[in-house]
Parts: sequence; C-alpha cells; structure tokens
Amino acid sequence: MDRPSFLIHAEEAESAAKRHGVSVVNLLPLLVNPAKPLARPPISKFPVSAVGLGSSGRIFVGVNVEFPGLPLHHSIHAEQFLVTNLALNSEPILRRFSVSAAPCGHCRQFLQEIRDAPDIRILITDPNAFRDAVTDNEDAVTEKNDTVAEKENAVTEQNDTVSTEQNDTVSTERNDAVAEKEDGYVRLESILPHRFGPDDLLERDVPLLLEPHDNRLTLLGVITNGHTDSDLKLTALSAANRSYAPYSRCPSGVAMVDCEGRVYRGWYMESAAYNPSLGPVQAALVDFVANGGGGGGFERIVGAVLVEKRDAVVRQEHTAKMLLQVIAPKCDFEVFHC
Ligand SMILES: O=c1ccn([C@H]2C[C@H](O)[C@@H](CO)O2)c(=O)[nH]1
Ligand SMILES: [Zn+2]
Repeated sequence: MDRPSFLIHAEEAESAAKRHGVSVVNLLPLLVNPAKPLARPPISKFPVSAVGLGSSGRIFVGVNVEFPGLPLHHSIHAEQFLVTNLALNSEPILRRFSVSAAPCGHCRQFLQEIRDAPDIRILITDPNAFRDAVTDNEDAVTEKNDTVAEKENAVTEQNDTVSTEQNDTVSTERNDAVAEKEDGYVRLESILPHRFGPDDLLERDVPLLLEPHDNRLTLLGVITNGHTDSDLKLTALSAANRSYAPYSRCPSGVAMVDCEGRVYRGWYMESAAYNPSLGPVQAALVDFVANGGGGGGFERIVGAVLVEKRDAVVRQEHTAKMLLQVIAPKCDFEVFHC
C-alpha cells in the first residue's frame, strides 16, 4: 500500500478498495500504517495516524503534529487533525475511522462535538489496545450488577420491575459490545460512556462542529495599510465566519501564507469541556501540513493574520503570536478585529 494523501476522493477510495479486494470500510485500517510517515512527532518520535470515512465517501487522514520549543498541550493529535481535515473540506459527518493507537481521553472528548458522536465507529489497529478489554468488560458488568443489586435493595419494596429492567439492560449492552467487535469497529459510546457533550450546554438545533456555520462577522474600522495583505485578511475573516465557538461565542480564524505564496486557513473549534478546544493557528497548521508543498517545515510560513472579536472574552491573539514566533520566527503576524 502506497503512502496515502490527506484527502482521497470517493471514486479513488472505491477503486483502491477494489484493487485490494476489500470494502472501503475495510480499506481504512489498511491505510493506517502507510499514513504514519505523514506524522510530525519530533518530540515523542511516536507517529499516530487516523484514517476516516466521511458521509460523502471521501477518506480523510489525520496525523499527530508536535512543536519543539512549545509546551506539550499545543500538540495536535491525529484524531483532532482528522476532524479538522473534515471541517476544512466541508464534510458534515464522520462515520468511522481507524487509528493506530487507542484514542486518548482528550480526543474521545473532542469527538463529542460531532453530530451523533456516540455512533462513530472506531477501529484501533494497535493489537495491544484491547488487551484489558475482556477483563474490563467483565468488571464493568460485575460493577454494574453490583450497582443494580444495591439499587435493588433500595427499591425492592417500592418496585420489583425496575430491577428486572435494569438487569435486562446490562445483558443487552454486553451483547452489543461483543457484536460490534466482530467487524473490528467499536462505537465511540462504548469507549466513552456517560458522555459530557454539546447536549449538556446547547440547544439541540445549534449547528455542531462539522455542520455549516456562518458567524456573520465583518471587519471593524477602515483597514489602512491594505494592499498586498488584504487577501490574507479576507481569508482569515471567512475562516472566522466558519469557526465553531458555541460555548464562548468568540469565533476566530487564521490565514497564513508560505514563502511560495500559498495560502492556508483554519478556524477555532471549541469543546463543551473547554480544554480539548483547537486554536485557529493549529487548525491552519493542519491545512499547511495537509497541503503544504511536500512536507516543508513551519519556518516556510512568512505571514499570518488572525481575525477575532475585539472585546472577546476568549482571545487567541497572545497564544497565536507566541506559537507562531516559536515555529516560524520570520512570520509577520497581524491581528484584525471584527
Ligand atoms: O489520542 C492520541 C494520543 C496521542 N497522540 C499523539 C500525541 C503526541 O504527539 C504523541 C504522544 O502522546 O501521540 C495522538 O495523536 N492521539
Ligand atoms: Zn488524543
């Protein structure tokens, strides 16, 4: 299997699957190892790749990206890269993905921002990922039975049928867990139960992370030095208009240009749990890594513009400036408010 690109069109995906005698669903895990060399993990030397299938039939790749000289929490995880790749390409639904290592808690949480997140199917190719799974399942069932038993004691006198129903739920859930392992994919819900997510903070009709957004932002004031940079500014504005910031209502976007004049853009994406949110520079760096001329370094970025609200309670300016200063010291950075 050749090294894949970061985006594989539906027809291409179909024909690659045919060539390998598998379905597109089963092609995803076959692409995981070949995608690993796309990762940029200079600190951990631990490449992670995630290969996902969107509702359009396109395949998207995500990899981890680390930044020497910066605190670790600025790193981009493969799964977050994958989701950003879908967002940048206007893909509304992530149906399933295969990933080289077990997704960490932070990624499981970030994925909650996608509509019907509990139904996302995940196949972990690392053979060690489920080494504890059977025992854990048994434990979980035992614990649950214990809980049920406790509850039973509490409610026996009140209502016997409740406990019977709860026992039924336990065995059904257990059967589901076994059944869904058969095709190798598990539901996100089974690896992050009792989720905290958008439903806890937002109305159901708020568009979620991969759904279309228009924040209707316009630039404030007369922009004076506007000549060559105005394209970058407008690109950053339109990125900010696609930003997903339903929790703070402080959308933002970044546009960057490299030394060959190629432009990249990305927008801020929030998590209901706040910390797994992805900054607009990271999102634009996903665009850079995915489309940035054959794996060039970040020092090739020579200009960047951030657009955000002037009196925002959540501001990106200082973090963005610091991040760019470290990874692209020659980059000219400007902020415009909307
Ligand atoms: O869910 C995960 C867990 C870790 N990593 C990356 C982050 C870091 O670059 C490296 C070591 O943790 O692996 C991911 O991409 N996804
Ligand atoms: Zn992670």
